[in-house]
Amino acid sequence: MEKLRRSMMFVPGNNPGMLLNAGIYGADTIILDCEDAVAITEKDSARNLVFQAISEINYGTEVAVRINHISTPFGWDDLKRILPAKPDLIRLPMCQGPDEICQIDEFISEAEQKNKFPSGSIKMMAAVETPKGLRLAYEIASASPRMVALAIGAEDFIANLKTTRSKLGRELLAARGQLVLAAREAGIQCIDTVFSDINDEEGFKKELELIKEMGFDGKSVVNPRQVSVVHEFFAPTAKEIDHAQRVLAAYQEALEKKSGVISLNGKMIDLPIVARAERTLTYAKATAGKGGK
Ligand SMILES: CC(C)(COP(=O)(O)OP(=O)(O)OC[C@H]1O[C@@H](n2cnc3c(N)ncnc32)[C@H](O)[C@@H]1OP(=O)(O)O)[C@@H](O)C(=O)NCCC(=O)NCCSC(=O)C[C@@](O)(CC(=O)O)C(=O)O
Ligand SMILES: [Mg+2]
Repeated sequence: MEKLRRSMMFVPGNNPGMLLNAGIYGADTIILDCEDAVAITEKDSARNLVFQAISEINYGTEVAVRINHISTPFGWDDLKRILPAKPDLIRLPMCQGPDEICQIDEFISEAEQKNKFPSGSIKMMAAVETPKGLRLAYEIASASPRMVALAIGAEDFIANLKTTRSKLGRELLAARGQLVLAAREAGIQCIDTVFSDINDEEGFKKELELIKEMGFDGKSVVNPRQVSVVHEFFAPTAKEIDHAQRVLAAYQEALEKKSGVISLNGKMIDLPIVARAERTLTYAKATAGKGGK
């Protein structure tokens, strides 16, 4: 089973209190942010705080750093300062194409060598937040073996579309669908964007229902209260687990009888359904007891 990334929680890199406690909420990944959660005047101190946090705190979970884009005056400095602390994952925002991934990949390789870290141990993911990034999503996803996920950054994406974000999310349907397809083609995970209204639990759940149906592996979140809600949604229900067990039992029985046709309660079961049932049970096992605080 691949690494669970149901919830990826942003933590502002310039907030010492939040950095200190970020590990206690049960997020699958915490993203220490040097980009948009940090004002321009705070970039240097955030970078230093993030370095210190990774070096000194045992978060007990995957630690990512969202750097500033490498075309800004901050991106390369973020990497130079932070890589020696050995984050698990670098998240690149506003990714515009595979060249950026290759450049950062090379830079990380040099840092791994210099610091005697195992080669390939620092992973990468990229957020697609522009129409160009979306058009090149598959190329971005497959530009480096370090790439473990694509993400969509809706606030920036929608600003680039020149529209506004709605509760139903119709404006994002095409982009979300294309991003999942690109990630699946490249064989990596796909993470949905943040839901900024932390007090609108009903709206948040509706969005979770949609993204789970669309095939996303997880969601970026901005607040600890959102973590357990995400985990609840991504956990298979008792009904789904029961159905998966019945499918596998029917499949086993058919194999023993050397029967080519399998059915369960009058419904034909074919191999993709068997594969889905296996995935449900593997996922149920992997998520059991990992609900978040
Ligand atoms: C929203 C709010 C201010 C609310 O604060 P409040 O204090 O009212 O919240 P409460 O619930 O009362 O907090 C209860 C306790 O949890 C602590 N606590 C809260 N949040 C915590 C946290 N994140 N990490 C650790 N600790 C946390 C808090 O300190 C308190 O601790 P304590 O006092 O000890 O009880 C706060 O959450 C927050 O700052 N969020 C992060 C915002 C952020 O990072 N934005 C940038 C990323 S998006 C982006 O860039 C767009 C994007 O790029 C996205 C894409 O690419 O996907 C695109 O384009 O779409
Ligand atoms: Mg953004």
